[in-house]
Amino acid sequence: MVVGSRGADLLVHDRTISGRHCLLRLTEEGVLVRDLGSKNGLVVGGVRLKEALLPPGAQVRMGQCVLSLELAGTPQQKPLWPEPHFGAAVGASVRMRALFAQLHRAAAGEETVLLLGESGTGKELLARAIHDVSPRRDGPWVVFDCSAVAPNLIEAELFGTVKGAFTGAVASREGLAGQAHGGTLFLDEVGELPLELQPKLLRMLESREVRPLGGTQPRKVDVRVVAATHRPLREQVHARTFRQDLYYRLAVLEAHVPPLRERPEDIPLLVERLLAAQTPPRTLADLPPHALEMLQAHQWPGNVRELRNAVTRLTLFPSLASLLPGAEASAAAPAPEAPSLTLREAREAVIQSFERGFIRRHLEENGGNVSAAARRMGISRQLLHRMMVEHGVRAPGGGED
Ligand SMILES: Nc1ncnc2c1ncn2[C@@H]1O[C@H](COP(=O)(O)OP(=O)(O)OP(=O)(O)O)[C@@H](O)[C@H]1O
Repeated sequence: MVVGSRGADLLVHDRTISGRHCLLRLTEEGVLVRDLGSKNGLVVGGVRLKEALLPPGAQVRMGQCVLSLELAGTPQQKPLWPEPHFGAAVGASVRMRALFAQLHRAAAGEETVLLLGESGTGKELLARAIHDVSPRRDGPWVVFDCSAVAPNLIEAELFGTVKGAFTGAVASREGLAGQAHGGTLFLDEVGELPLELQPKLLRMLESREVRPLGGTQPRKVDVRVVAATHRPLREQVHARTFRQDLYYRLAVLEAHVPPLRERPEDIPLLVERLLAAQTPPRTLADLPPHALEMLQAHQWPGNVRELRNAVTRLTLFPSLASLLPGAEASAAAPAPEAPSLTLREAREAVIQSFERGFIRRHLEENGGNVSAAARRMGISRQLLHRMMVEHGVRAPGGGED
């Protein structure tokens, strides 16, 4: 829930409260409160904080107002998934097992599922798991990443084209929605879908029909849609960059994938799984002493994807220093103590290390401005943002997102 003086879920009419002042989220450990870049900030116990986990009864000062947190209602019991895995996703924490149970229930139906969570938390993996246990599991699984295709090509990609729709359209082409007929269409980064295309997706969800580009006749499609985004979609609705009607159509079942820093107890199992997937497979015993503690202490802004990269680095450059932020420079080439690497592993290590250095240098040269750095690198801001998350690189000075 967003608290603020304009366009917020909880409106507080006070001139010391910013339009969108802070976010409150109920978690197992308490209420998470996060400053959304407000002018007067959040003060808890006399200390100004960006983010805090507060127990019931705690008080937060926002400008001249004091917010008291009290939990109401009777506690509800959430069913937990009996296993520490769901499809290819692993997780032993209560949060993940509650999520697995929720997604398993959702999989049985036909409703659209919206997965929300930071980049790298496993949204695509979970979407795939939904498909794999759903009655549509024998049908196609089709992925469309709304952030990876130029906005002017999305419509053709998704809904197809008819012959002669534009110069060069020499034959009709099936869109991804049509290819997913009988199965599941996963719309990744749905928050990036341009406003002008949103009514077309809404139409598809409501009427189960698509109209190919240049065509006049709608075609029936039988697809189940699972969508995901790392954007706070409700805030985009308030900011009018995402249509409210489409949001409600997508969020028939909404699930939050928690960031890895809120479930460090999942790390040992994840590391075990990531090590076992390497060639040759490795085990926790192959890690240097104390590596697991260090991995559990890290905040993981890039979530499981960043953890995966760190585990790869650790096995290629088996020194604890390779886990520390900024370790990439010393890992530019396979270290002498590295086990003998295959060409693929060595090449991957060098590319990863090069990418991290390249991104850092451009961000520094552009004073932490992500858009300017992306322009200089010749890539989209969204792609740079995703690469930063993947490599756990933050813009110096905070930068703009
Ligand atoms: N619970 C998990 N168990 C095992 N592997 C995981 C888990 N969560 C994420 N991963 C791995 O982490 C990587 C990132 O996951 P995924 O692509 O599903 O994240 P995402 O949330 O969809 O990211 P993005 O928002 O950037 O698209 C993948 O390699 C995936 O296999």
